[in-house]
Amino acid sequence: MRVSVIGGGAIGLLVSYFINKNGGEPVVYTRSYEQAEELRKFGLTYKSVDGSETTVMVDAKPFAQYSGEESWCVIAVKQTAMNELMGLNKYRNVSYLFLQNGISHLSFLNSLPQKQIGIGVVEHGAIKTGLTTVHHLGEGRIKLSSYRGDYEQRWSELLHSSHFPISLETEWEPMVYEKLIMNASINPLTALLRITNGELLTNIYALSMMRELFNETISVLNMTEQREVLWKELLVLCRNTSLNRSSMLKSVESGKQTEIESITGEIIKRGLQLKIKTPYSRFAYEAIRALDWRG
Ligand SMILES: NC(=O)C1=CN([C@@H]2O[C@H](COP(=O)(O)OP(=O)(O)OC[C@H]3O[C@@H](n4cnc5c(N)ncnc54)[C@H](OP(=O)(O)O)[C@@H]3O)[C@@H](O)[C@H]2O)C=CC1
Ligand SMILES: CC(C)(CO)C(=O)C(=O)O
Repeated sequence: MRVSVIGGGAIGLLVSYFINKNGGEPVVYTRSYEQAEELRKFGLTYKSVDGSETTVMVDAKPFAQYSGEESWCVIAVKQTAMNELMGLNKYRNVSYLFLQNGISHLSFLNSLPQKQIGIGVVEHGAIKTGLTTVHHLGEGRIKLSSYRGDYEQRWSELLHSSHFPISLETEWEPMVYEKLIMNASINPLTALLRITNGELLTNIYALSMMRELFNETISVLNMTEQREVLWKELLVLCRNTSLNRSSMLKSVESGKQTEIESITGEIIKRGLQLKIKTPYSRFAYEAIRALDWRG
């Protein structure tokens, strides 16, 4: 079955590789004509965590040619590119699956007319190296749920394999907000201090700042009752992805716009609405915006 993947970045290429491994036919929609041409010509190269490389042939087209042909479509662009996808509302019969960090895309999902919309959170680490290669840096899982409709099982069949597990969640909200807590605590700090996720645990000053960001985030999300459980989960995530450079750190290093607005920006907005002070989040937000502006 042909499955489209919009966005030929780290996650888009990773997902495309595993769709291919599962017997599906990914069609990667890229921003540039050049990337689509290279993918068609040379195939997609997957570098595993242990460094071994496999190349598979994939179809690829520039997003300008996207016409909703495939009934299943994974959206793997960053939050910062979401406004370029407004035209998806025309393709009413396509089942879309969104895989972004942060929560700014939720209002877009709500505005879409499709009956089947999936939402997922990615716990893998991956980086695109060159136009056609993805390096799988940390094996995790994708948690997946239905935002609307009930196609989550079908998505799992299309994507799941032993090195790419899909875990189905009955409710999307706790899944998305728990991931938001993790990203709001980890991403800005790793990007500002230029450290790996693991170093957040070994550097006592970084760990103490992460605790402050975490406390502010759970307060504005009204999740303080789960403080101990979520804090433990955060520490486990840092440990499991200890060698990862977070997606925000990678954006800062490559001079790309970060997703700070969709992560910490959303926490600050809610804090203002609820009159909860968020000084650490505000500092992290402004410092990352300063780097975004410079990039
Ligand atoms: N990488 C990781 O380890 C993790 C990523 N995530 C999340 O996954 C999401 C995707 O991240 P990631 O893959 O790392 O990001 P990347 O920047 O690597 O990939 C995004 C891709 O989308 C492409 N793109 C942007 N606009 C369009 C468009 N209009 N049409 C087609 N393609 C477009 C970009 O193209 P171009 O480069 O040419 O502009 C880029 O290749 C993010 O929300 C991120 O937070 C979550 C957990 C881990
Ligand atoms: C899970 C984590 C923190 C992995 O680095 C991530 O989501 C990211 O880098 O954006």
